Amino acid sequence: MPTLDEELFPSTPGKFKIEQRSYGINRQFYRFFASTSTMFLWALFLIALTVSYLSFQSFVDSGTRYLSASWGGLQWEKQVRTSAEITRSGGMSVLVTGASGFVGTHVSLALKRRGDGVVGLDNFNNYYDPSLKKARKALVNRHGVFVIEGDINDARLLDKLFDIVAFTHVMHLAAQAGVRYAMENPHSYVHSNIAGLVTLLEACKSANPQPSIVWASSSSVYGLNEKVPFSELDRTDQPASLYAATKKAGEEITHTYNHIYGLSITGLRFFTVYGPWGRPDMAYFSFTRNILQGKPITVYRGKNEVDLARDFTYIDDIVKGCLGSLDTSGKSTGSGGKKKGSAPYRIFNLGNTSPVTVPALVNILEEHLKTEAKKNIVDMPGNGDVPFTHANISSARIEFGYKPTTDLRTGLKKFVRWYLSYYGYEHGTPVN
Ligand SMILES: O=C(O)[C@H]1O[C@H](OP(=O)(O)OP(=O)(O)OC[C@H]2O[C@@H](n3ccc(=O)[nH]c3=O)[C@H](O)[C@@H]2O)[C@H](O)[C@@H](O)[C@H]1O
Repeated sequence: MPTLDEELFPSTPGKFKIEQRSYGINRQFYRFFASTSTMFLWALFLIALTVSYLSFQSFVDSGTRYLSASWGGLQWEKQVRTSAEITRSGGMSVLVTGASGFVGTHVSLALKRRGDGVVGLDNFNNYYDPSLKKARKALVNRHGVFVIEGDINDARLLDKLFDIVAFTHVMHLAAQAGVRYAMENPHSYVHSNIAGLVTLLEACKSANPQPSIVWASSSSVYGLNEKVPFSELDRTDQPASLYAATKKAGEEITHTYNHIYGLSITGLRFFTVYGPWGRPDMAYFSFTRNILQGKPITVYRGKNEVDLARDFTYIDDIVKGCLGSLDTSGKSTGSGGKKKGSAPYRIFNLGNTSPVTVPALVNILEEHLKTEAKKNIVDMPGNGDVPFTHANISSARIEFGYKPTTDLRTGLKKFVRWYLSYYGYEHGTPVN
């Protein structure tokens, strides 16, 4: 008597034939029946095999996802909750994306210091030295801010975070930064500044309660605008780089989420932010490194030999602008993905209002470092740079009292002091 397995999945057609013979069926009918049944059983066998393969694959997939995730578990959830705890009356709980970036680090520390709850999120990508990002993470961690290693494109992670904490605010600073790098790696800008932004907004729109969102746009949206100083009402439809185009797209995308879902949104156009714990890809940082190492620096020059200029803005002023924006952001009105009424949609320039030329920046660094730079002066390549930036900040001043107080000389002095200490220099010579 065959077992059920043997009946459904005969190991060889011969075996099947032998069993059929014992029933004494007509030979022709038997042949027809045998071949049809065999085909049927083989088909069954193949279907079963495919189904088991697919279930195994999905098991492996979910297993891999689970294993590779660096988040989850009771202990992890406890860390998230503790980090989000508010310790002042009327405080907020803020999810800070890009929390181990330059601005994210400073904003996280400032929020925590005044008693707000802060949970950080950062993907620690290698656009620039990830060890600097890890050092920033350790810094905020010492002050009670837990930074999760994860990407804003990870919708499951974002949903989980909103399940654990009813964030009142999101400070969205995660982005692919850098104007000129967009020619080298265009897709990283789409990944973070467009796709990641939409994934984050989707999570925010579905959260209950919906948080208010403040996020980093950029002075680069003014592109080829020639009207100075740049006002929020000026045209921003002539971006000069893909970076600028993705930030401009972010402004349009956030507007639709405000309009459809009642999310409160504030976009901040940062003007060339600099300071301690800054970004090594930026000019002031890489110039400092090269000057100290005796290497040449390349100084770009605009059309007709006109010097390039930037409205360099010190990090502490930017932090005040970020906190002021969070404090005045107003509430989102929707819940569970449904709009209940209109919510604020705002855009502000956060600049310094006094542009400085790039050669003047180099002179200040030379003075602070007591070393002369080896300068290569070259015409600005057509790689997305704009000739100058200059912010009109009256909207931010009126709305939340934004008033930058640090000039470039003072700010660079603080940056140089930090740089020498962080990289182990003493009087211009590395300690080790
Ligand atoms: O406000 C912004 O929204 C942006 O600010 C910053 O962009 P930029 O203003 O271009 O700053 P940065 O690279 O420091 O170049 C400064 C000046 O040095 C010149 N420059 C640069 C490099 C070099 O080797 N030589 C040189 O002359 C260069 O031509 C320029 O004139 C952020 O990087 C960007 O992420 C975004 O936040």
